[in-house]
Amino acid sequence: MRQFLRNLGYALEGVGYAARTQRHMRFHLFAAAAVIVLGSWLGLSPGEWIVVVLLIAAVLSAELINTAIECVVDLVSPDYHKLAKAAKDTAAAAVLITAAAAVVVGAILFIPHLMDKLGL
Ligand SMILES: Nc1ncnc2c1ncn2[C@@H]1O[C@H](COP(=O)(O)OP(=O)(O)OP(=O)(O)O)[C@@H](O)[C@H]1O
Repeated sequence: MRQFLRNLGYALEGVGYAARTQRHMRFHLFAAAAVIVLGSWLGLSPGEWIVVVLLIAAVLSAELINTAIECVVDLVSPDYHKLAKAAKDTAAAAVLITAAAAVVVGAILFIPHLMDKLGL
């Protein structure tokens, strides 16, 4: 149990590090909070909440892995190297693809609810 709590603490330190140092992570956290508030207001179904939670987890995880890769690249290759560039660019692409998918799926889920709510 103590080991589990220690590991949880390290994981939370990782989230804190990413939130402190990565502007994109702060944006993703803010967007996740906004989506949760909007979803509560719109009264999403349990199935829709499952999709929303999985998408939020996917985007935040992608950003955390991207941050980890940036840290390792900066540690081992502070000078320009084409492999360092490839590592950072592909990690950033993973975040981009995940976030783009979240926006598309979010629009498919939320737009009909919003139209209903606004009587359109
Ligand atoms: N050591 C390096 N060698 C080659 N290219 C690099 C290196 N470091 C960064 N780059 C290039 O610069 C881009 C931006 O890198 P940077 O480390 O500033 O990341 P970032 O995506 O802007 O994240 P952050 O917001 O944390 O600065 C990378 O995607 C990569 O193309």
